[in-house]
Amino acid sequence: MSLFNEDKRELGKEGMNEGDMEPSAAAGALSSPLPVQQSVLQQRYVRGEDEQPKVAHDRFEREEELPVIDLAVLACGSEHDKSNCRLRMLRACQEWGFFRLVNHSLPIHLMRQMDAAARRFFSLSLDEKLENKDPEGGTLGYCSGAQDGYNLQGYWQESLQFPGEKDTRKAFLDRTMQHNRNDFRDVMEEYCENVHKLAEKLTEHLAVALGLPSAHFSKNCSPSVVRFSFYPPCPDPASTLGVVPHTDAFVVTILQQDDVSGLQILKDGNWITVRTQPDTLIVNVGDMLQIWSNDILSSVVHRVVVNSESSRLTTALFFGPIPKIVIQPHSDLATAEHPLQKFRPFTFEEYMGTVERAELVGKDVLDSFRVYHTSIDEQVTNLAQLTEAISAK
Ligand SMILES: O=C(O)CCC(=O)C(=O)O
Ligand SMILES: [Fe+2]
Repeated sequence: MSLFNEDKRELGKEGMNEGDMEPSAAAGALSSPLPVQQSVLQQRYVRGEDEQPKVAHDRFEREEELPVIDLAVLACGSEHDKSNCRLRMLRACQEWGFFRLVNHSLPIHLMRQMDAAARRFFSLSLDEKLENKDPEGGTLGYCSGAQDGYNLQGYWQESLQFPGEKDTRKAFLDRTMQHNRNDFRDVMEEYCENVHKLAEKLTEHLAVALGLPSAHFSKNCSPSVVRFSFYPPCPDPASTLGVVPHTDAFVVTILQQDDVSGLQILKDGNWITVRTQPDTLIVNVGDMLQIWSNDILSSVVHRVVVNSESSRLTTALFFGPIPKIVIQPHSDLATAEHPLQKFRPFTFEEYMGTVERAELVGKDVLDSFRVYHTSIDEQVTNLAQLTEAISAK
């Protein structure tokens, strides 16, 4: 176990060649990472004092563990077991915003193949990786925390992002990835199709658990983005982050981790490190599901810490609403104790625009869409209730 107050160590040659992220001396709009060894963390990666992680990637001090959901129970358990399992999933999404999925039906060989293809991509030379930048200047394709003007600038990570929608993804793959297109083509299609089905299933179970028609969420959703994140070994992990505290904007995220931990969830004010467990998946609630569920389910703040010994690779499929859909809480989920939450009407596309412009921090984006003011009528009602309560005393 490593605590963050140990001496910073020099990294050996191994694991620190192509993945290293030293910015080019002539930092321009596209200042690029260079494949050189970095033994001291560059200033651009150093987070502010209050953001620097105090809990190391392999510190699992608290007894609390992520709730586990067994999809086999939902596939072939008795009605009673299914209903209990759905309720456990619902509770996990309320209390943790996260759960671990076992027996998820995503073929293990596909998970391994996907991991291997991404690993080969990140081991390409920097020039080869940079050939896969988004032709339209967005965040698709290859990006790294060393690039200026990218909203993950200064994060200790590299990423490779593909559109979630099948035809757009195929077209993107054909325009980019000339070095290892075949590595990705078949396996990615099969992988995405399976994870898409899984995401649909999970949102259907959640809708039923909430008392809504099963297709209530899934009929308005599709895979939004597929993202591979690579976190190289870091000379000073206590001063930086792979991803700063944020929530995911979408409906659900399905994450595959390798055998190196780094994902941490903020629970009751403490950072809980998610253990790695082979062949399992991590699922979390996104902002859109929190809003749709009238704040019953919660998109919980999480971050990624890095370490000095090993690189880490994750694959995430973000399942989100169709871009033009107007997002509003479902009025059937309002009760006397839990009234309808107010958000100004917005489309998912508009929400994503705000996320992309903002530095990802906590729940600021979600809260910026809330309407806090009350109407005159509501104020009069509140005042009448207050007066009644006071005079009853
Ligand atoms: O790589 C991880 O463990 C999680 C990354 C993440 O939270 C994200 O990309 O939204
Ligand atoms: Fe995330």
